Amino acid sequence: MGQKYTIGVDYGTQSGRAVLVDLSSGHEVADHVTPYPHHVIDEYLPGSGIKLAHDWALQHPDDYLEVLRRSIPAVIKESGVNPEDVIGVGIDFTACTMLPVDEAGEPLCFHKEYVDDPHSWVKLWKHHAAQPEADKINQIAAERGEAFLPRYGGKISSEWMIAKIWQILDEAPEIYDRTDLFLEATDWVISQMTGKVVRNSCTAGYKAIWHKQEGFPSREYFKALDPRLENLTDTKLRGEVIALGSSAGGLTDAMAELTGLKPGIAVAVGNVDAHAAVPAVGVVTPGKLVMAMGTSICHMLLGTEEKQVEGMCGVVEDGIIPGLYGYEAGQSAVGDIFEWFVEESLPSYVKEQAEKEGLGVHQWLEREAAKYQPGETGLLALDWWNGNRSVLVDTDLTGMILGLTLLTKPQEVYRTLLEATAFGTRKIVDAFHSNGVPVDALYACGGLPQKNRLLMQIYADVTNREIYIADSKQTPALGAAMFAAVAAGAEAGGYDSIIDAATSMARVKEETFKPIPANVEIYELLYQEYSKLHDYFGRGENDVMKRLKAIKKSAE
Ligand SMILES: Nc1ncnc2c1ncn2[C@@H]1O[C@H](COP(=O)(O)OP(=O)(O)O)[C@@H](O)[C@H]1O
Ligand SMILES: O=C(CO)[C@@H](O)[C@@H](O)COP(=O)(O)O
Repeated sequence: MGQKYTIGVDYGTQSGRAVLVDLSSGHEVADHVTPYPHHVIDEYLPGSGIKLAHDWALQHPDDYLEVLRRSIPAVIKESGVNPEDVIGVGIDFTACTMLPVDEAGEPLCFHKEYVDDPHSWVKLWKHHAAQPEADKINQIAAERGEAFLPRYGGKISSEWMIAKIWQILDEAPEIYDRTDLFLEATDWVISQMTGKVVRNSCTAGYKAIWHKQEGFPSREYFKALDPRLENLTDTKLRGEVIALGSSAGGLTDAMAELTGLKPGIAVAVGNVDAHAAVPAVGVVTPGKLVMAMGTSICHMLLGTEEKQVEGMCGVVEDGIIPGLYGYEAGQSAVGDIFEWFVEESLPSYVKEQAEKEGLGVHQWLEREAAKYQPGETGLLALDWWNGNRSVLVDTDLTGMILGLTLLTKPQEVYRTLLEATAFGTRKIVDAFHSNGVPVDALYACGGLPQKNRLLMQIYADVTNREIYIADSKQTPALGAAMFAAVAAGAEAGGYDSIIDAATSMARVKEETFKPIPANVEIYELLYQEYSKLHDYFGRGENDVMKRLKAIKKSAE
């Protein structure tokens, strides 16, 4: 049959990238990144310049199509592969990144009359302005003893679909009324590629409270939230929910022309970035926690049973790998915290020094921070710069650094921030491990493991577990390409199952990060201190963070 290929497109927070993959080996033959022309929209709405409120984060839907227009032709050209041999295409996306569309599937922000209303735009996963709605969703679910709540670690996040929809209804009822469907961006892009709307089981399960056996929560529950939401799931959330690895349809002629691909090739149903990464590092069995480490971290784990774990984002049957329960947890900011430190609070002499030595600022800070032993800085931080996703599930929580003195150096603070995010991950590892979902080893992918060795050693020491690193430049995109191969099927030159695809196509590096016993011991002590701060500020004993936020909001 000759060599066959698929293309995976990974939609991240700031850019989208396409990877053309050889199906026999998983080799990434060519890749291309398209930065989103409109970036993350979190201050002013494009065009009108309307100021967005605190905690908002939007995107422009055309930026997603721009990725297809630019990156797919670029990888075909760079690879020199004949488009006839590309048998499928798949995508993965940040989530819950959602948008309202009309009957024709057109985003409402493309309508002249709605373009100046921020609620007509795409709400990015890290849009955190629906916390009041999320609080009510949780309170009412708890009061009614809703069975779905434990499946989401006891709390539904403000990042997810129902809270975001309810915020639209509360603040822009005319947009809510005009909306024909609320879609995950991943499903919207797939609908643009195939000409029909299908929902994927992964985002439906993790982000929209859909269950394989039980479907959505009851109409009575939605009515108890707000009578106007009673029919939401039959109307604006309607649609067929399709399992991962299925084909969502064939590529339309128009999309084929736009991308240079062959019309009719299999388009895999949409997927989430972190979830797509799991088979791409070869993880198809329980016990291995996959961390997609970038601006945030998503923690993914497989299990054979549905267990209740405090503060996890969710457990979904077939949510990552068919036949297993997929668990997800996460930290809303990791790389973003390091970026904040470098961009917003670093003394200029560090930048000058790094430049003089021909190093990037992160590299300079990493080198200097590595000169300290665990505990030597005397500092400890809570990593809640963008709230706490797991295990506290509260976007109102904020960061803190304890132990600063007049002698504290920037590299010490940098090291402390790396450590704080490792402690956040340790909380998640402990939550799973102590609730019957074992975590024996860690697997890391995403941008951070390639960029910062100190960070990875700290994670190994803090969690006392060996870390395997993805041997792929674009792991989620490789995963998306693998799902595309499954959607295309073995007969077309793809695979029958994602497990078969993983066996042939997934890779990790030979070198791993192993815990260093002396460091493990000291970090254990620091972790106990971290846990005390975590519980004191995070579990309501002292809600000063919430009070400060309320004062800030009223002062704005
Ligand atoms: N050397 C470094 N050490 C630690 N963090 C870094 C380094 N270089 C970049 N970062 C952070 O990595 C994040 C980007 O990660 P990446 O995986 O490339 O992106 P994304 O999460 O959007 O897919 C940014 O938040 C940036 O601050
Ligand atoms: O929340 C999820 C997945 O559930 C992610 O899409 C979100 O954290 C964004 O991930 P990135 O940090 O942009 O890779």
